[in-house]
Amino acid sequence: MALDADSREVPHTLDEPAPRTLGVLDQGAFWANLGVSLLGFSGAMAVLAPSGAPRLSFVAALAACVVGTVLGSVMVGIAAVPGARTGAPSMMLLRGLFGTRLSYLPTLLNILQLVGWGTFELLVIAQGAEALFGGGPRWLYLVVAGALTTGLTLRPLGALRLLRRYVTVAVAIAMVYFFVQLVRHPLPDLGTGSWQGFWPGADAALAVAVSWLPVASDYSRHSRSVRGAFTAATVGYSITQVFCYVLGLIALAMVGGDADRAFDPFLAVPLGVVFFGVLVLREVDQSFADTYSTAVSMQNLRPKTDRRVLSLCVGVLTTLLSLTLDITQFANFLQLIGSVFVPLFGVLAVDYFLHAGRRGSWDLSERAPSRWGMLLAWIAGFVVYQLINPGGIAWWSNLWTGLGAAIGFTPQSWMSASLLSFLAAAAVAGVINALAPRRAVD
Ligand SMILES: Nc1ncnc2[nH]cnc12
Repeated sequence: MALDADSREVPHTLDEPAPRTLGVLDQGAFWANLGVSLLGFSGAMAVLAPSGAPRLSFVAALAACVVGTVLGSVMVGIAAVPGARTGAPSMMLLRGLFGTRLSYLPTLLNILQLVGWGTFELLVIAQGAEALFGGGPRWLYLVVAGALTTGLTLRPLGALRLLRRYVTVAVAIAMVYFFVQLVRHPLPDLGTGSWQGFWPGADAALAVAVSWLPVASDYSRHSRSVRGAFTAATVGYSITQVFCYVLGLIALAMVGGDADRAFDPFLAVPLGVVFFGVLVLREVDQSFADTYSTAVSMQNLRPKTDRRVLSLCVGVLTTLLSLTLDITQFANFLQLIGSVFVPLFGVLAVDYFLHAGRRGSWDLSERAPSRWGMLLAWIAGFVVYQLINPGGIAWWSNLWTGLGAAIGFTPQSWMSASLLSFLAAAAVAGVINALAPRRAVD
């Protein structure tokens, strides 16, 4: 009986109920793995030296990592709750928030960003493999990573169990080993530098955590308990992302802040190649999550389509894209699409926990009526985000800076785009829900 429950898989279409087989450890292991990323080692630079602010001291950067990561992880934990309660995946839940037709807009954006992330991750794995083997046939690394990723998506709950049983322990050992090895080298003066860029630094760490918001319920829908889903995402992800950034900060200090050489200190320690190999291999959990969640998101548009067919198509697509594009150039574009989901989940949190969701009037059927008020709240939060942090695409950024100047708004260094857009969207959703006649909103 236990074996039977343990081997159950996600049904092939969205019409069938989700099995509730994941315990807090299964989910904790999954989120802990997502918190570790090869991108995190060089990404620590965005916390240490946020653009437009003086470089942070080591202690300030560490504090920014902890604060940003914990805040972001709590938001991801909150986003995991509706999935655990209803058994519905993230994009299908948006039918309750916006109505079915309007939910197609964020669904399409999510598909776009996840295909982008999935492609990006395959390139990161290939880059890691090149560092590991001192070069080699990049196309082969990409094809192997793509095939491994796609294979895992065919049995997603099996993949999560694999992570819990084997991968998490190996990753934990590798991380502790690297920490012990790296701190044996002389560290920089911990207090030299500024605290002025603390909030932009914390925002950089927060942005990485909240980039997982739109997939949280794709996994928590299989949770045995709501509390388990929240705890696993919040605690599991926080611990490892902070640990990953700490290693990144130390490694960056050792290479004079050159993010392009962030992997070098790991490979230079005794047995570094072996343990770095573990980290490269485990990066596949990220491409797995991106590919599988793309397929599940597509099912919000085509509920009766077999998720395995969709996963296979997405796996082939991301592999082909990684072989033909230099997607690292699209990092700013990915950040821009990702930013739309932060205010969206502010609206979702308020509506689900305080208004329509609380009353049990969220309609997840294919005929759920449009809720324009919630769309308006989302747009308001999006505007707040862009006014504070319009990102790195020149024409887009100029547009928003010009708009800010026209209304007399100047972003301040203490302003967190993620946090304030989340709160603004939540506040507008709360006001609209409170003011509008119930039927007009629901
Ligand atoms: N692969 C990834 N890395 C970081 N954040 C993400 N959000 C969605 N996919 C991601």
